[in-house]
Amino acid sequence: MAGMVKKQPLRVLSPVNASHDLNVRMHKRSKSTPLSSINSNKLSHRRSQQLLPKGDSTNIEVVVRVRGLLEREKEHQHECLAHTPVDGDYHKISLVPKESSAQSKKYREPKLFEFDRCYNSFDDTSACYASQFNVFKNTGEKMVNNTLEGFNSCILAYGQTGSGKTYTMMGSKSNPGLIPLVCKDLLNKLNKMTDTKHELTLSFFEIYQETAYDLLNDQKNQKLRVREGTDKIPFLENLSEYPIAGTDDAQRWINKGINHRTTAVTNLNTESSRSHSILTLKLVQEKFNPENSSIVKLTSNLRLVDLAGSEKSIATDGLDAKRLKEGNKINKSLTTLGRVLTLLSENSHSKNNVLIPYRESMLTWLLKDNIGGNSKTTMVACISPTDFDESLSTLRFATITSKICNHAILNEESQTDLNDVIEKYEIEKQDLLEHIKNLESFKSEMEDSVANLSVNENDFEELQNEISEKKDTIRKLNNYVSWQNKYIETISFQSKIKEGKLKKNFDNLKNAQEKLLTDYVVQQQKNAVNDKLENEFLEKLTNDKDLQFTTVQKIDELILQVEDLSILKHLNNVQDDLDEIANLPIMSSDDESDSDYWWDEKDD
Ligand SMILES: Nc1ncnc2c1ncn2[C@@H]1O[C@H](COP(=O)(O)OP(=O)(O)OP(=O)(O)O)[C@@H](O)[C@H]1O
Repeated sequence: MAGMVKKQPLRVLSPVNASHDLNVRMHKRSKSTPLSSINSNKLSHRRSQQLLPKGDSTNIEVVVRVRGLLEREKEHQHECLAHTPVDGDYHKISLVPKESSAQSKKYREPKLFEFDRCYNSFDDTSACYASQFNVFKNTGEKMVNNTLEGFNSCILAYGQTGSGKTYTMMGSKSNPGLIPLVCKDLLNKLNKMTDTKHELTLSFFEIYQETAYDLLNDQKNQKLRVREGTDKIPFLENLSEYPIAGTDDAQRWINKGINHRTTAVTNLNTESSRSHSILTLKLVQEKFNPENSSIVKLTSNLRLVDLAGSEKSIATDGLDAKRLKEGNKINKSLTTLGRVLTLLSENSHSKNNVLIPYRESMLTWLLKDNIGGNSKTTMVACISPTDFDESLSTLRFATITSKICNHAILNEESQTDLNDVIEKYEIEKQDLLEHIKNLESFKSEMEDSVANLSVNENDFEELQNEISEKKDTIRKLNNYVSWQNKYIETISFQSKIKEGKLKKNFDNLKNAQEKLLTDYVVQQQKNAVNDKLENEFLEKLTNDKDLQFTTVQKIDELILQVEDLSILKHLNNVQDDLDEIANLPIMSSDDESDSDYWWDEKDD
């Protein structure tokens, strides 16, 4: 995929390793070492990598956020059991058990806790109320600044399912959470840094049932393997990293990751995250220090972690086997996290360092540096205002975490060899010149294209004329076809009429012929009688001279009468007519002579 970079080991550029960091037991919070105060190394003509174990030992910061009441909790008038002080002391929070559920006096007593900050998001009139933006301002922005200074940083959202972890980390479109606000702030600040060359990349993965998946890979089911580099820092092999140039880029990849994340409906949350998700912003910055002509390279990771919610088995009642199995796996990895954090906090207070079982779960293995090493880490402990037991357990977990001391080091590499610096800038200059050359040839190509465009204008006009001609031809052809249809209709109608007429004539003539034939037969019979009479008469005539004389006279008269008779003549005429009909030609479209009509129309 274009722009994709395969993830390299999360390399810490300082030789100070995690075990060394763990020996540092400082529980007092101290300010980060500002970048400007880093000692410049003496100019050297030999390439050297100045590895500066400068750092900052700080406890993991813990902030608590009590989420707002949900609609269904308001409807059922659930009591709010978490309280922040009315005087606005944002370090304190108390949990008060429900009166009805209290069994002993001791149990009924409010539980008081103190943390770095306690946000209340259920009562906007409270002095400790915090909107999404306030949470970013007080917690997220600090992490952006750490990252820019060259420190690894991490924000970790922990809490029971449905307590507001995803809301705090991701938020909604109208109320963006820490992840989008942090990305935006980091990009804004980077854009203003004109003296720094930087590269920001983003990766996003989830751990579902102890297996890591790349959330930015379309082949989502591809399992990722954890590897360790020579520096013993675990990383995911083949995890994709994408360069981020602006907020649109960041938003696009984040949305893609969210869509790939495993969620499900549970009893406590309609869209419960069933996996731990880890988004990493990796920043590499290079600055030129004119004082000693060195290049300072800073590498830092900002990790934003949304853990899957812990679940009581009672809250999973009625769920199917898959949800229960998921819940068990989630609880198991969170239990390992709890054990690792407890051991880390004990190590922070004791001289004997216990071996930390990071590898017992993929989550603790991959978060090794963030929870017990080179990172400035904040845990946001999310609690529901209505669930005393779960909130109490979360706050106890948060208390243990707050005792862990991390030693974040400045991930700085200094290149002070002047020749190397010159060589590096020379290479960059050559690259830029090459780029300019490419741009110039592109520009001249574009100019040619523009020139071609004007030449092509005529072609374009011709093409348009051709198209309109073609359109006209199509219109004419359509007319032609519709005329043909009409023509066929008309001639078939006419032929039907003609056929009808001819049939009628034929019938009439047939009747006439039959009648004439009948008349003819009758006449023949009459003729036969006449012949007989004539013979008898002739016999008599032969013997009778007077009769001969009168008969000759009568025959003459009769001949004259027969000649007058037109019956035979008429019969002959009828026969001629019938012959003529039988010989009539069959009609075809060619017989019609009105073709001029549609042709005129076609030419129209
Ligand atoms: N600060 C808040 N103010 C108002 N509503 C909130 C707040 N935090 C969370 N919510 C609401 O509470 C519900 C649960 O929140 P969310 O999904 O963030 O919990 P979660 O802890 O991530 O749960 P899971 O572990 O199951 O994923 C959501 O409907 C969310 O909108």
